[in-house]
Amino acid sequence: MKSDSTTPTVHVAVGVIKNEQGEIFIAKRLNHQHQGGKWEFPGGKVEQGEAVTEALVRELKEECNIAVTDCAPLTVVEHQYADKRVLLDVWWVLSYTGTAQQMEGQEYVWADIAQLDAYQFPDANQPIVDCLMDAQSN
Ligand SMILES: Nc1nc2c([nH]c(=O)n2[C@H]2C[C@H](O)[C@@H](COP(=O)(O)OP(=O)(O)OP(=O)(O)O)O2)c(=O)[nH]1
Ligand SMILES: [Mg+2]
Repeated sequence: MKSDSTTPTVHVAVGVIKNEQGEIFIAKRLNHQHQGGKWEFPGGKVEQGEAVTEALVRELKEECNIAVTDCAPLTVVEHQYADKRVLLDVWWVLSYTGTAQQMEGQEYVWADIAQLDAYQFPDANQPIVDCLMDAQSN
């Protein structure tokens, strides 16, 4: 369905996980998903009555099998796609237990921050990628 200014916004909790080498965990969205075939930071929709950090913890457990123990806000991006409007609530994952993997069959990589722009992300992610790359180069 086409979206317009009256389309409800989908609130999405998104986690940026960095390893000791300074690389970021990204996964390729499955072809059948919205924005399929593009790379993403793990996360998913905030459910009704759920706090965004609860959604972050739940989604990263489901998708990456990690238990997030500390996080901090990174940025918020609102974006209107042709078919959907999203509010990406992006968090730094400061600490977690477990080994990050991908539980839903998506391809994943630990990407060098300086190389993040080599991956094709959904349009809404551009400010997030810019923000991460700027922080890295300063
Ligand atoms: N997780 C994630 N979603 C993103 C990113 N960029 C972006 O535009 N999105 C969009 C795609 C989707 O429309 C929405 C997130 O939905 P999702 O499919 O991950 O939601 P979910 O994990 O709850 O999965 P489901 O219940 O729909 O199966 O946000 C991103 O970097 N990470
Ligand atoms: Mg998801």
